[in-house]
Amino acid sequence: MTVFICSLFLPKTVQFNLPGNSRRRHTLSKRQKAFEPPKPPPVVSTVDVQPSLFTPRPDITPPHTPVDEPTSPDPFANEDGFRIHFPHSDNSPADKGSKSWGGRADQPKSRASTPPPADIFESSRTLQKATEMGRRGIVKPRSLIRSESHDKVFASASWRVVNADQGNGGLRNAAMAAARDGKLSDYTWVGTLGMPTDALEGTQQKQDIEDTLATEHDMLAVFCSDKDFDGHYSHFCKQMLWPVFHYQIPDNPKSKAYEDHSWKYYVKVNQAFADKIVQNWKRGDVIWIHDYHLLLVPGMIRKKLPEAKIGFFLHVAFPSSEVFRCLAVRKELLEGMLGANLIGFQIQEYTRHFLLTCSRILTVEATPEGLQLEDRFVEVVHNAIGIDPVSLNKHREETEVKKWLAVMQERYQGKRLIVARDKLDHVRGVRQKLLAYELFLNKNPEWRENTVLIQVALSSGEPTELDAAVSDIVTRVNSSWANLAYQPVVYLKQDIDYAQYLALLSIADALMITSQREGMNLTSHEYLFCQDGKIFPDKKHGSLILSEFTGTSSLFGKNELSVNPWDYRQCADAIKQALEMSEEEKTRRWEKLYQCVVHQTGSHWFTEFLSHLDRSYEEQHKRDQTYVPRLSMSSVSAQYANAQRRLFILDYEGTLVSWGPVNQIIPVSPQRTLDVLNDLLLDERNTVYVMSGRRPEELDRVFRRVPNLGLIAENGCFLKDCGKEEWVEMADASQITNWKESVKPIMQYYLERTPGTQIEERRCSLLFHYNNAEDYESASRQASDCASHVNDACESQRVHALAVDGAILVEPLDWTKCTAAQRVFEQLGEHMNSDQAHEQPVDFLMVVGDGREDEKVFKWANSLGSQKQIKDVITVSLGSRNTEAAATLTQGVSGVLNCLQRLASSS
Ligand SMILES: O=P(O)(O)OC[C@H]1O[C@H](O[C@H]2O[C@H](CO)[C@@H](O)[C@H](O)[C@H]2O)[C@H](O)[C@@H](O)[C@@H]1O
Repeated sequence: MTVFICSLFLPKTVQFNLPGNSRRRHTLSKRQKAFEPPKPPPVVSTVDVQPSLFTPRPDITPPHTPVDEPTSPDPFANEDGFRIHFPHSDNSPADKGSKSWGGRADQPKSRASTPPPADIFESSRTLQKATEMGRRGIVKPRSLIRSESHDKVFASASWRVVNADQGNGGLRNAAMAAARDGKLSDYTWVGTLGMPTDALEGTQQKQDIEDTLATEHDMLAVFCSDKDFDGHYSHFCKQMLWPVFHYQIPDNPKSKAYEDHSWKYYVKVNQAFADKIVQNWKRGDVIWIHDYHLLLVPGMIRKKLPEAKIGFFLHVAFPSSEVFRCLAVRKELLEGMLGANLIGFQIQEYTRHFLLTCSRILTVEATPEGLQLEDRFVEVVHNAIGIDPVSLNKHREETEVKKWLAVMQERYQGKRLIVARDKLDHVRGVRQKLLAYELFLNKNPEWRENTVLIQVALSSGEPTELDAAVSDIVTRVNSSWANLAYQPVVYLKQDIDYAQYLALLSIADALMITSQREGMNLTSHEYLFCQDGKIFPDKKHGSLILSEFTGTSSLFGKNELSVNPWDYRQCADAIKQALEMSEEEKTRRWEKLYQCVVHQTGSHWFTEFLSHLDRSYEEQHKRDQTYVPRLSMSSVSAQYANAQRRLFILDYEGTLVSWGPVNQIIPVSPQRTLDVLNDLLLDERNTVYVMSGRRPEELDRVFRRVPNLGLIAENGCFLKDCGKEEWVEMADASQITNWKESVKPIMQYYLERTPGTQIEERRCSLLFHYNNAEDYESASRQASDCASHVNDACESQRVHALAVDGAILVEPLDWTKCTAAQRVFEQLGEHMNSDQAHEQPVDFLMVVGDGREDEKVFKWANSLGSQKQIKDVITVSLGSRNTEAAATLTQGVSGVLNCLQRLASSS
């Protein structure tokens, strides 16, 4: 059994040995090995230990990563000297420092030429000005003109597999930790190489790379064209999904964000992943798909492999439904995710948002455990990722870390250090942090000259206005308070290596995270771990200032200094509090935080999700694979013959008669149905109830020729007992009146905007019919919005809006067919006299139905059977859908009527 771990980027990529890069050591491709004499193994081989959220590079001395900088001019620079640069591709994970996709000198250049929205480029004047001021600015990416020399170089260059500097470090570490802990044995990564690959198309080189990754690294490389990847990642992911998932709806008037120009690339890349997995999947394998880049993959796989065990985990935040619904392709994205058996989020808030979003946008039934689809249940859980303390512990013992600790100790003698390392994009709130720090220094002169903020900012390719704004604040603070011996802000607009990072976390007095939104924040976990004083006893138990908008914050129980990053005053006060806090309080807070970090580890997260996936798959498949036998007429006839008090609860439409249009009153039932019911009722040992969503008066009309028939109307809100003239209203009338008052104006609003729709008022329910609308497509969208609106606005009133055929039905949650059936059963017990006290009120119960509403009745009836409250319980579902019923009938309405007729005739 293989676990496929699918994320956009593989943990490995390849690095080419190009002219001018001869100082690097290389692993030769298999083909090259055949022609060249063997060489000693490279000193710097693939680093197999993944120590932290980013990879240590033993061959690199801080602060730069020399392998990324060519020693000779870049042979593939465009004529004007610009290296191809993708402003919106992310350089690396927030917790790793890396070069952007298509931006490395030792990898092929992209041929993508899809133009990103105009507003992300600076005008040439702005660019010129930025250049004059020494800033780089954002340059329009230029696609590489097809060049044979470019292709040839890459087709023949030697290459080696190296750790990728893109991708989700937290996920990688968690997988490696789970494997190390013996909880994950056979696994295969599925992902892209994180570099343009058009130049390799059709070459043996590409095949060799693919083979090497597969055979030596258990990695399946997904290849897509540079154009598709660029459209997918730099555009749809980074300009649409990333901002929206972090509550930043693109609203620049010039933005093309709302046009779906990049959607097709998103679909293509997702399809390439799905195809790769489908090709390699074997029965019993597990597929685990990660993050917002691959939302469609579960649904795409499910189409091809209905039996597959598929998990999906979203690493980033999931926004409120009000934000998510702004996405034009909201339905497609949700439906894609729902291909999974289990969907995981970091924290409960995101789970709640997702459930509500699905219920509003897809009008599916949401329960606290997940989503009930027509044919499947999708479980939805929250389970926060964590770090790997074991490898972190190992790596912080390294000499390099100690060296950096010594350097910093000397450099910042007597200073209090507030540290941070963030991706420089709007979401991470670096600007807000600097403003808060400025305010802190302005308000607290006693802390000037002895407090330093060290901010490491990883380039993200975001608009330069942010770069400029941040640099301006840094300059302002430094020019206000710096002197020859003191600089209040140390701003590194570059990444630092792993040893420096660990030293920084260990020596800090406080870590300050001011993200405006963030799925988790594993930097804060690593910081807390490093603050145990083991490698730097002089400083320990430092404070954590953490934005309340990070997933991490909801785990930490306010033992951190929780801040709203938009409240500068509060953030400034938090800095002061962090620095002035007593040792006792710091220790008390740190101990609690530390416990969270070491208990909720990456390894634990990884294995917990996979075992949950096993459980939920088994649960779902027990039902699917439980063979629901066809109803055995001979055994049901024998049970019927032996019974003295029989109760029949029969669904009406779809069971006793074919479905009719819900917006039309059915004048009469087919004679055959009425005859069968009358025949059953001829035997006084039989009690028969028909249940329906129809109104009481409709059922009265339909069954006026079946005396002694019991009726359940409006899906359980009304009950009319056998032989009675009066209907009993089961539901609370005042509650119904109240919610109707809230729902009617909402329906009216949609009615006025959707020609051809109708509102039908039933006693306990309301329907919005759009079957006869002039424009059916647009009406069904309006209807779905109407349902969302109702579900949202009336959540507290115990009603829900459901999609039924051509209509939206709003009905109470507390009165159902099942509650009515229960009432019928209880009443029969109440009517037993004292002589019958030892007997069962019913010794034969038969429930027949065809819809979702009937499933609850099957379940209740089966439980009476298993508790031996009723001797013989027969539950029968029509068709081949998943069901709680113990038997099926496949010949539809006529099969049901035949069966009932045979029982009646056998009396
Ligand atoms: O920038 P991308 O390549 O699109 O990837 C998105 C981010 O993925 C990772 O962060 C996310 O997962 C982390 C671990 O679950 C979580 O802590 C974080 O909040 C999520 O955003 C990666 O660590 C980031 O660098 C990427 O930017």
